[in-house]
Amino acid sequence: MNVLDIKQPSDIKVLSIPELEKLAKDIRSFLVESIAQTGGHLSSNLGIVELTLAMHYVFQSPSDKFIYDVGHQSYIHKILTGRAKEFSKLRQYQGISGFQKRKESEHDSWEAGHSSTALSAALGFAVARDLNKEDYQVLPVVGDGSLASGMSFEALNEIGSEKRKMVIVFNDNEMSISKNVGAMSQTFTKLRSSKRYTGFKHGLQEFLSSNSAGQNVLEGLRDLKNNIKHTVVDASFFDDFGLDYIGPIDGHNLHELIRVFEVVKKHDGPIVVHVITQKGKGYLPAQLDDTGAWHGVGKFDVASGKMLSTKPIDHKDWSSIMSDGLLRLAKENEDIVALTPAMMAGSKLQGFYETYPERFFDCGIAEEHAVTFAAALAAAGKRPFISIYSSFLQRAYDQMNHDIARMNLPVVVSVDRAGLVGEDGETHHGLFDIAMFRNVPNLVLSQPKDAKEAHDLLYSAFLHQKPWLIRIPRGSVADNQDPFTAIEIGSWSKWQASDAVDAFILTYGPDVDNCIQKAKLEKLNIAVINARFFKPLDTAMLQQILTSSKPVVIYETDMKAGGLSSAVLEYANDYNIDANIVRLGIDDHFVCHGNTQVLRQVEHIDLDSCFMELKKVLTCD
Ligand SMILES: Cc1ncc(C[n+]2csc(CCOP(=O)(O)OP(=O)(O)O)c2C)c(N)n1
Ligand SMILES: CC(=O)[C@@H](O)[C@H](O)COP(=O)(O)O
Ligand SMILES: [Mg+2]
Repeated sequence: MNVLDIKQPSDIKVLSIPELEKLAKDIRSFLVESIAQTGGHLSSNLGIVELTLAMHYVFQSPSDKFIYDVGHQSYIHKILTGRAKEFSKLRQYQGISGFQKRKESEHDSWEAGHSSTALSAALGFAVARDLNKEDYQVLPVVGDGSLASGMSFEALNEIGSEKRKMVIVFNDNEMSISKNVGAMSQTFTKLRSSKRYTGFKHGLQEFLSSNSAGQNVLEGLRDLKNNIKHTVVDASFFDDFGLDYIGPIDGHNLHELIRVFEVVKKHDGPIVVHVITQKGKGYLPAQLDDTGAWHGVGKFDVASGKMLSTKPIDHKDWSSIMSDGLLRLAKENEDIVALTPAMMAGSKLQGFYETYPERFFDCGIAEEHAVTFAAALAAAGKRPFISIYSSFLQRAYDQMNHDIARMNLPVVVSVDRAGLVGEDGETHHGLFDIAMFRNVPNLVLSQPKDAKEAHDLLYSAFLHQKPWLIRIPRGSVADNQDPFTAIEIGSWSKWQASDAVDAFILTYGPDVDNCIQKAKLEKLNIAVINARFFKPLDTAMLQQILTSSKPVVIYETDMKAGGLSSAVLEYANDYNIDANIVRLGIDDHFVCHGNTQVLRQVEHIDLDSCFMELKKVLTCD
């Protein structure tokens, strides 16, 4: 069967095991070839080809609900539900999403992007099913990284007492993005090395062959389980939650997977199927990687396994700029410690970990815990630096407010992937943090325009005893290794074409220099203000600008509501200033996936849109 010909899951139900095995191989080749052209989440998908095939072989989508945690590993589900032809536009504007999407297919009953929501969602579907007196299976697929996160535990706690029918597929590949961490990962290792299923498997075989007399499969299964219980592992972690458990099962053995799913599908109550898979399976560079480099990739050359970087030669990722600066500071200040909630690779903190392993903490997918942990480190006299992606920081709003800001603790937060992130789309754009934190007392909220300013803000943050957030976008910037210079809290900077300009652009981040360049190129008599602090504002400069009687274009690429322009309007209102203000920013909707430049155009927040608005106000003046 050709991968591109699959229209619906029933197409594969007629295949024999050897045919399914051949299809698994073809799907892997398809994934590698296709993701090499578009970029995407490669390793996690290569790891669950057989698992997804077996699930769709046994269960009935869309009536049975396939719920992928995070959703980055749902590509095979997409292929088996008729979307293979759309992979050439995977994650591109108006193409299919890299996650499950309800609008995309009736087979996507749930969507995510952030981790550890699948078990709560599964309980919601299971309870609604029972209340509606319906009969379908609920199938959350949760990885070992996501299972060790707080939300998953909260859900397990309730699932164990509600006892609703569901098959929890625990996809254990010993990896989060990079190597999985924490005590839970050790518990999983213990389970993985147990012989529970091997013992169970022999019993199962006998049981199934002697079951023609019509003995209830599930009762038999339970007896069998009770018989082997406690034989190898004292008590599985899942038993303690009141959940039935089968495993560990070889996640690349289709025959075994199908047999187990056939048995558990009518099981009454929640049962965990523990499946061992290998991340990156079938494509050697990904299979051998334990750093996370092949978890999410851009375009690459299949034959050599070389990533095709579009970064200019003198550029570095913003995350690397921050971690370089941190390393320079940490050398002089032994109190500096670094934290990440499971994003060591993305936050470029490997160097810090290798240099100061005892001062580095990978907290796992646990943003809430990581922020409070950092707060207490600061309360005890350390100088924590924590890097969190803007959209994942949404998880830790309360801890930022209640633990860090309220106690005014000196934690430096690198708010990574701030602004539009591109292909990951809705769930990952970092568009809300300015609005989220602008109204929280004690916080300093800043964003550098370039690498030099990133280092200087970082240096300044460690000079003060205050909680200080530094936003940095996805992507790269020209490197800079100049000595540090302190920046005064709340100070903006200004470039002006002349002493008497005709208008102002108020902006932040890399758009500051983009605007200056364009103004120079077009010989416009304007000033560009680098509003590098959202909180506190440079009220002296703002007062001057707003009372100059010249138009002010506020150009931001985050949510308009609650952002910089909101702050300026509040100031103008409070001080009774009647200024000519034009605002660019994202209106009240979620932004879809696609290339960042394309999204900027679609949202009318690209540089040309900014200058079009500017020229309109200049000609009106
Ligand atoms: C709240 C949140 N924090 C961090 C991430 C980033 N993230 C995406 S996938 C992933 C690893 C998940 O590991 P696991 O569940 O084991 O899945 P695998 O990729 O190994 O299949 C992480 C940390 C996220 N999506 N959501
Ligand atoms: C699925 C997920 O949440 C991560 O894999 C994310 O896609 C990483 O983003 P970056 O590529 O920006 O590190
Ligand atoms: Mg994993």
